[in-house]
Amino acid sequence: MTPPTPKAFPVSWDQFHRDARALAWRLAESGPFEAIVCITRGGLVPAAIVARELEIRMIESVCIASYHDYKSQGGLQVLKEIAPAVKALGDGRGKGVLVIDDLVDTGKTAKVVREMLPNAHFATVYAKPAGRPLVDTFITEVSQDTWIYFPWDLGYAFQPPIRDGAAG
Ligand SMILES: O=P(O)(O)OC[C@H]1O[C@H](OP(=O)(O)OP(=O)(O)O)[C@H](O)[C@@H]1O
Ligand code: HPA
Ligand SMILES: [Mg+2]
Repeated sequence: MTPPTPKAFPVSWDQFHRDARALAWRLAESGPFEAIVCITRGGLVPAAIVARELEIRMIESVCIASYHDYKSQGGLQVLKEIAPAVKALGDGRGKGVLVIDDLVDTGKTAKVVREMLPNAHFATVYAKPAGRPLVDTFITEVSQDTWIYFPWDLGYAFQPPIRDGAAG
């Protein structure tokens, strides 16, 4: 994605908690799940909320970095693979495993993790159209030209009045 994206979708902690809880409600119908694999770092927060709601205590991470600079996607790097013990659960291809990330955008990250666990259930809180086919469950779709601002990346700041030409 080339900055700046025309549309901004800022998410507060409160809204994120509600959306992640809504995801847990939806996932409760698709389980049971033996383990969660969260895609760091963005997947850590929704994974904690979903794990609490579904009482899942086996939590693994797959560490992937792709957006090195603000809003620009570089080469995708797998920094840490899924532990063999978690990969071996179910049918050994992800059956009964829940993969969680904060969002799917182009779908590149999801594609790499799907190759690791093809039968896992893939869930994100937010989805953009290009990545949507790669997720089994999500809560809110935003357009491809929208940038989602997560609460852990935000701080309180003065907002110029809309009439002064503040960007939307
Ligand atoms: O669908 P894609 O186009 O692949 O983009 C989605 C991924 O990008 C972001 O992670 P990022 O690599 O920025 O790292 P982070 O989670 O550590 O912030 C986000 O958390 C997703 O994992
Ligand atoms: O819209 C986004 N917001 C935050 N991080 C992201 N990583 C890919 N797309 C996004
Ligand atoms: Mg991420």
